[in-house]
Amino acid sequence: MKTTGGTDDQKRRAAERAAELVSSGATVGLGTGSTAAFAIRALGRAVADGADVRGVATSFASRELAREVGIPLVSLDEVSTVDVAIDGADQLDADLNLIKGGGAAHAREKIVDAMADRFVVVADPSKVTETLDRTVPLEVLPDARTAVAARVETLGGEATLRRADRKDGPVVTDNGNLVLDCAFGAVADPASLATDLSATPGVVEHGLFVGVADEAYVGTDDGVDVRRP
Ligand SMILES: O=C[C@H](O)[C@H](O)[C@H](O)COP(=O)(O)O
Repeated sequence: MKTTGGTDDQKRRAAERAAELVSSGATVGLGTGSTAAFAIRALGRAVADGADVRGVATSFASRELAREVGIPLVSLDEVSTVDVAIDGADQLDADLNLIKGGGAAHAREKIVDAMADRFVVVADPSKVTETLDRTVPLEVLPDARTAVAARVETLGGEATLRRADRKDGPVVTDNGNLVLDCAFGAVADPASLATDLSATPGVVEHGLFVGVADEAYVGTDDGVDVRRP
């Protein structure tokens, strides 16, 4: 699993605090990544202690982990509401605009996170920034990658096809698509860029989450910093 600049203790603190928000009877969005994994493990322990929760996985990886720790699952197409979603981020700003998709899971994550009554981002301090400036992942239909890359260039960005680590060729998402990591430099207006990317034919989903998160739990060395937009 991809690792990041924060410590495991910081991630765990944030994720375990967020998992405490889940009450028995809840449907929970299970995010993807190393930070969300701590929340999934905490929920697994709650289930073992008798909590009645069901999870909606945002990726193959989160589904596998949920199965391993014993969280009953329901598939995304079976639910119309999610009570709480707990998910990580690659970067977040003070307004809780996010860049997600470091694990190429952002398309399903956005569906689950956006449908949640309460979406809590869990992160370590290395993810917090004044201005979003990491590459923005785009999940694209394979045949559209050249056209989308050209459109990204007209928007002032540079698109790079994400390559797989232990396979020749590109990363293929859980949905069978490709990922373009797009460098735009500092994103001065995330909402406007999000609108432009959403309007680009061939883009299945982009990794800018604007106005989706309700709260962020940022784990520190001795506690959890709770942030709201
Ligand atoms: O596609 C992956 C997700 O958006 C992750 O939630 C994001 O990359 C953060 O992952 P991590 O907690 O491992 O830094």
